[in-house]
Amino acid sequence: MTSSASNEKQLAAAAAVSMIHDGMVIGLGSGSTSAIAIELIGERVRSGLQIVGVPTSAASEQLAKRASIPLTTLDESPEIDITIDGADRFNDDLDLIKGGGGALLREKIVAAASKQLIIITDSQKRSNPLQGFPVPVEVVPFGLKPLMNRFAALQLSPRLRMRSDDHSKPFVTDEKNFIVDLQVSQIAAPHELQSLLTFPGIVEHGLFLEMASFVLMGEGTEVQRFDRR
Ligand SMILES: O=C[C@H](O)[C@H](O)[C@H](O)COP(=O)(O)O
Repeated sequence: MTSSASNEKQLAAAAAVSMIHDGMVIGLGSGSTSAIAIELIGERVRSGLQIVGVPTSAASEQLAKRASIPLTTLDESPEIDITIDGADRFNDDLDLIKGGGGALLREKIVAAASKQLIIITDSQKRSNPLQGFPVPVEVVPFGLKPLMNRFAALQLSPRLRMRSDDHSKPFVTDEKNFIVDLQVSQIAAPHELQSLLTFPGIVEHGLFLEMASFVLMGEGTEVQRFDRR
């Protein structure tokens, strides 16, 4: 990651974290941009901010605990005020590709339970049309082979995601599933692609359509806000 991308993530995260108030239930996203937000929320908590957080991954749960953020669960707090999360790509309709880190299932559950979903990114994530990043699909391991065949028949160029530390083993999600990355070069019609991803064995996919409330994108030394058109 370039230092400008990392500065842009910091700016976007800080802008989102400034929107949090006492008494809120906060969804804590996953990935490197969300990690910055979690750190900043932790600083505010240690200065007296009264909130509780719902982490979207085991990794974010660890970060939040280290940052002294009090945690809750969807069982205890089924309605979330604001979720702050990153994205791998977004377009100007605020369609998102998420799941580069494999956290898409819990992220989507938390996003759907949130009054507001604030997406924080650097300027490399904006893309019209959506392109430049595969669409992750979380699948039940039992159904992998027939699903791979179906995806291939639909020309979706599926690739089973492997662990980054051991390329001979599949990556396993927090919910013990596999991720298949669809190497689609360009997504001109995100809803059409979404409608194809309904086969048995698919648990969830990384297209987040009509979910984001707004995007805060760091660009240079500024933060740009994108609202849904
Ligand atoms: O599974 C990972 C999440 O969807 C992340 O929010 C997404 O991959 C963006 O991550 P980063 O902020 O590291 O670019």
